[in-house]
Amino acid sequence: MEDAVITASAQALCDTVRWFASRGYCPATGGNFSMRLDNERVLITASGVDKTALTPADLLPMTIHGELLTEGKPSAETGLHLALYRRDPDIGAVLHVHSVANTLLSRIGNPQRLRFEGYEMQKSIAGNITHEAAIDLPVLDNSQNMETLSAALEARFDEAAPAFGFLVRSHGIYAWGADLASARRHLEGWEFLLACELQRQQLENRR
Ligand SMILES: CSCCC(=O)C(=O)COP(=O)(O)O
Ligand SMILES: [Zn+2]
Repeated sequence: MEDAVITASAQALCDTVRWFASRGYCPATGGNFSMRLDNERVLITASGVDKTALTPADLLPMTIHGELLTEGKPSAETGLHLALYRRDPDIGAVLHVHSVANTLLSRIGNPQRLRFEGYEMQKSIAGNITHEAAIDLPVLDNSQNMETLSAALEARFDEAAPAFGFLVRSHGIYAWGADLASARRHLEGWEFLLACELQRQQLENRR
């Protein structure tokens, strides 16, 4: 792939990361982001960097098999990103953020999945054409071991695929798409739906 294409990809990914970070989705350096360059290579955020000030220098090229192609320390959650790229060659970008809604809703009551029904914004998730349907967002237990998390994802990938994402309990959300724009749309859509559900539950419990 030409250097110019990699440069353009890195700039587009930086713009997306900063967009989410500027809206509070990456508190205290939380979150990580990647995009596919070709069949074998991705760009992924370095570990522990302030996402509001991300620059292309904070994006590290590596192979989907885990070989780092430059100096630097890739995200602590690299293993999960790479597992997704290996699992589905149609995945073009993977975005992970922390929000109050995704953190709390994945832990209250220890759910295995969250169900969304009746929301117009369900149509932001590809393949959904009406609010008169239900979409499930799987919840995986958190682990600091990326092999454990990747194995849990593999076991439930068929459930996560139509949602283009999943939650990690008490931690955050992963969302993906065929390209960066669709991954961003899915992540924005899920975060809107999660914020609605959290507020709905708060309002209903006050009555
Ligand atoms: C400070 S947030 C805890 C780590 C985390 O969950 C995350 O998303 C950021 O990790 P990274 O190594 O990608 O910076
Ligand atoms: Zn995280």
